[in-house]
Amino acid sequence: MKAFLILEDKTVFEGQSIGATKEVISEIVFNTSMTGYLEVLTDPSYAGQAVVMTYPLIGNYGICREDMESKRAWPDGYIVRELSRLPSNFRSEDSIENFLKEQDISGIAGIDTRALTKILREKGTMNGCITTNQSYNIDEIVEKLKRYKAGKVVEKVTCNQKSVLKAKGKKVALLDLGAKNNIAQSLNDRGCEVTIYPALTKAAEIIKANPDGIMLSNGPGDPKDCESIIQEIKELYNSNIPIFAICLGHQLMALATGGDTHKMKYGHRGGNHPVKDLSTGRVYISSQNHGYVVDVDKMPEGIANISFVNVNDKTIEGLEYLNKNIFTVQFHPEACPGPQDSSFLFDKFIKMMEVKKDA
Ligand SMILES: NC(=O)CC[C@H](N)C(=O)O
Repeated sequence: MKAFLILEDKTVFEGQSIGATKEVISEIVFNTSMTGYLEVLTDPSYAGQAVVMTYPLIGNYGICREDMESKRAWPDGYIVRELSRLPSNFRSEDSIENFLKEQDISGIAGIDTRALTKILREKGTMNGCITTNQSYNIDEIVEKLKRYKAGKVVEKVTCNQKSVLKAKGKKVALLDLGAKNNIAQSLNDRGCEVTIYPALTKAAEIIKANPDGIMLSNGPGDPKDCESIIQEIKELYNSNIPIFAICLGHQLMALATGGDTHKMKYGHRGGNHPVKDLSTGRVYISSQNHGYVVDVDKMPEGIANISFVNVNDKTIEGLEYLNKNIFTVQFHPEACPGPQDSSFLFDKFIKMMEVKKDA
C-alpha cells in the first residue's frame, strides 16, 4: 500500500506503508545509529516523535525481544529507506514488519531518507504526517502540522507503580521519567539494589526511604513541560543524597538550579557523538538522543562546572555540581544502542555513594 510523508514545509515523500496504517502527526527526528533499531524503537524518550533511521537497511537481524529498552515501542511513526524482509540472526524471534504492526506503529519505507535528513538538518526539526490516504489535502495537513505539539509526555511513559531490582549493594532510587532498562540494569549489574519510582513521586517519599543515591533518568518531551517534577528535584538537590542524572534528568537538574534549556536545531540522535571530558581532555564516543540542551551561558554562577562538551557543536554534555555529590550528563552512559565508552560513570556514582557513606 502507498504511504506519504508530508512535512510542515510542504515537501512530500511517497513510499510504501509499513506497520500500522493509521494516519499520524508527529515531530520528525533523525537517528544515525547503524544498528540498535529495536533499542531506539523501545526508548521511551521517542514518545511524541516519529523517527527517521538514516542507515539504509533496517531490520536485517530481526527482533530480539531481550534487547528491548522498555516494555513497548514508543515513537508515533517510523521512517526507513529499506525494511529487511529476510531477517537473519539466531536470536531473532520476529520480523520488524510484524513488530511494527503488533506495536501499532505507522511507518513508511522506500523513501530517500538521506534527502529527508538533509532537509531536517538544514531547516531544523519540523512536524510531519504519515498517511495512506491518497486524496489528502496538503493545506489542511500543513495547517494541522503547524499547530501540533506533543505536550506532556513523561506522564505517559513512566511506570505506574514502584518496583525493586534486588541486590545486596548500595540502595539507589531511580526516578523513572521514561527510563531505558539499561540504566537500572547497569546499576543492578554493579550490585546496587534499584528501587524504581514513578515520575510524579514526591521528593519527600524518596528521601524518607533513605537511599544511598538517586538516579534521574532519560525521558521524552520538552524539559520545561515538567514543572512539578522540577519542584521535587529542587528538594532532592537540597537533600545531600548523591545524585547522578542522565539526559532529561540532567536538563531537569539544570532547570531546578536556576539554569535554562532551549530546543536545538535538529538535536543529537545516534551512536557516534564525540564528547570531551574537560578534566582530562579525553574524548569518548557516546550514544545520544536529545532535542533540547542546557544553555551554556545561563547556568547561574557558582552552581556547577561544565564537565563534558560536545566536540562537534560545543554544546554542554555534562555538569558537575559544586559542593554537592551531584553530576549529570546529556549523553547515555547506559548505551543501548551505541558505544559503552562512558559506562565508567556508573562506577563513579557508586564510588560517590561509598565515600558519602564513610564521611
Ligand atoms: N533522551 C532524553 O532523555 C531526551 C531528553 C529530552 N526529551 C530531549 O529531547 O532533549
